[in-house]
Amino acid sequence: MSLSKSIKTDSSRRLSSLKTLWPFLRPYRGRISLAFVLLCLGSATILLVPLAFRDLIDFGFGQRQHAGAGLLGSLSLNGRFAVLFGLACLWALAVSARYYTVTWIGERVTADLRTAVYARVLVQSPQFFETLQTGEVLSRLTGDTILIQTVVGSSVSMGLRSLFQFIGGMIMLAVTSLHLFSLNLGLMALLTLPILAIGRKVKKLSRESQDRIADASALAGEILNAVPTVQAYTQETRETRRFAERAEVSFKTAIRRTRVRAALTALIIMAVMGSIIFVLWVGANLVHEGGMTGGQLASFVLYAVLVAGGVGTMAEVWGDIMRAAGATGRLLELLHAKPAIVEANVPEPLLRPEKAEIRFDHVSFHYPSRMQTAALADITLAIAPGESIALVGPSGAGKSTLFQLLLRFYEVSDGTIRFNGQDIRELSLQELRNRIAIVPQDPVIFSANALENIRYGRPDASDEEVIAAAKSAQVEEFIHRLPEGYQTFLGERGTRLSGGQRQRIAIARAILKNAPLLLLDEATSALDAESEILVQEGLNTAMQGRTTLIIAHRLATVKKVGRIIVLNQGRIVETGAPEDLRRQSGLYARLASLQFDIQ
Ligand SMILES: Nc1ncnc2c1ncn2[C@@H]1O[C@H](COP(=O)(O)OP(=O)(O)OP(=O)(O)O)[C@@H](O)[C@H]1O
Repeated sequence: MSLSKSIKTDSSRRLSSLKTLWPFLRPYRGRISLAFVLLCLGSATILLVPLAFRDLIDFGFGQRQHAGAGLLGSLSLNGRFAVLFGLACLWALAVSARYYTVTWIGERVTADLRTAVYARVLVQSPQFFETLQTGEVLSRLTGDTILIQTVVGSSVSMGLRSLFQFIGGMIMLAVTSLHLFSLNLGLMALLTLPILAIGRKVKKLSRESQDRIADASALAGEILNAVPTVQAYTQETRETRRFAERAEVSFKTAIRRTRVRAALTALIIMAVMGSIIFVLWVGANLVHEGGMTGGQLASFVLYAVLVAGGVGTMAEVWGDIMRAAGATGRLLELLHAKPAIVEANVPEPLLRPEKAEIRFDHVSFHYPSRMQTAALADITLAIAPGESIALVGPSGAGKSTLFQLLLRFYEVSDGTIRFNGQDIRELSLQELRNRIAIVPQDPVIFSANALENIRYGRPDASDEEVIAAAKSAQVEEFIHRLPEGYQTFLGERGTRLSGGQRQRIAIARAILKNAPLLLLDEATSALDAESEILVQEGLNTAMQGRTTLIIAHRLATVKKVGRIIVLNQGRIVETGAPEDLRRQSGLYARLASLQFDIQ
């Protein structure tokens, strides 16, 4: 009892998530109504066909003395065939128009839904992607939306058509012969129970089989991304065996499902054919005794076939609808995900936007996934407009975290960060981030050509501006060696470039953005000594008149900055000019002597 109740609430809860699709359907109300009208027209036509057949048999080439009776009145044999053909044409037109309209709605709604979910995902902060893998987002955007498309773009209309066919067919069966109808109903009830039980088993096995296939694909996905490592460790045979094992399990599960399904098919065919033959047998006897006409029996059988077809389709559609309800639930989770960073209701405009003066006032921060340890603790730091400072310190000291907070990817746990004196929480995210250009540790290259990759820094920049930025970042040096110069396609994630070349593209992008605050996160770490000197020249030009924060492990690269901030375990431990810090016997002096004395 409680089990059936919980199943019911579960499915009704899942079904109710379908309601939330309505905002996406609403704009297309007109087309939905049109599809419904076409659906009714098609169903009505198909229900008329058995009647036309009845008349054809009874009055067309049956007893001629009855000519003038029946649905089609006094039509000649040819006339009756013409009407039948007309019905067929009407049906065909209604079906094709409905198919087009409904598929259109399905495709449209899916495209809208995908775009809405994508837009929502793009505004989420990095924290969101720590818990949800991008692969999962992609599968929701593709797999789940396809399920919804199937339901909106075909299943619902198929289901409704079958429902009409079922109800109309049942009524017509009862009208045609109450006696045969009751016999048929009893038989159907008797056979439905075992079929339902086996159907449930098939469903369970299907799900299991899907899961096993997903297991195998997950393994393949991981390994295909790591082919060079697999080959370097000569693990091809082992990996093939691991995949083969999973493929074998999925094969066995699929075969188990197929066996049950084969048995189910046999049972259904026997049940359907058995009842038709049984009804025909009883009906033939009735015709023989004069209880009904041959035409009536023929139309009865046709209606029975319509009803049976309707039931079959409805069962299938129900499965689709339940799956789509699950998919909608998962998509809505994404659609309603609240960004962890909330913008101010009425953001303040940034004062003096051409300058960048930064202040950290007692800033502390814990990553949400690691609340017990502070990534930054009580950071107080003032950076004047146009000043260049370097952040140094051991790995994990919190240097990159400082950049993340400046970009407001995360919210400070305590304290305030000010940009030109304004709390960054009072500014709009767009305004803030528009004023910051960053060269990250591991630069991202998009699958486009070199020109477009640099232009990402400022999409409205002219070709000349892009090329000027490229020159400053020493991109020119290697770009002319690429087969098509600036037009060379750089491959997905820039796989066709070396690490140093990728960094130079990212530097050019940041130079092009022309923002008052420049953040360099080990921007030249992947360059050889010669290129580094060249790029440094470009960066020096870019840093002119800009506030610049540089994270550097190689202290030689930041010898010329005005001030060095030494971080250790989330705290500022030393501050000062490089030469002053070397004279003190602190962390910087230790790091410097390790690096410089070795060189
Ligand atoms: N997303 C995250 N979730 C939880 N902890 C994090 C996250 N990112 C970084 N940390 C932790 O925060 C601390 C500071 O990391 P951060 O990346 O700022 O160090 P860093 O000084 O830039 O190091 P490196 O020089 O190696 O880049 C580290 O202990 C790190 O493990």
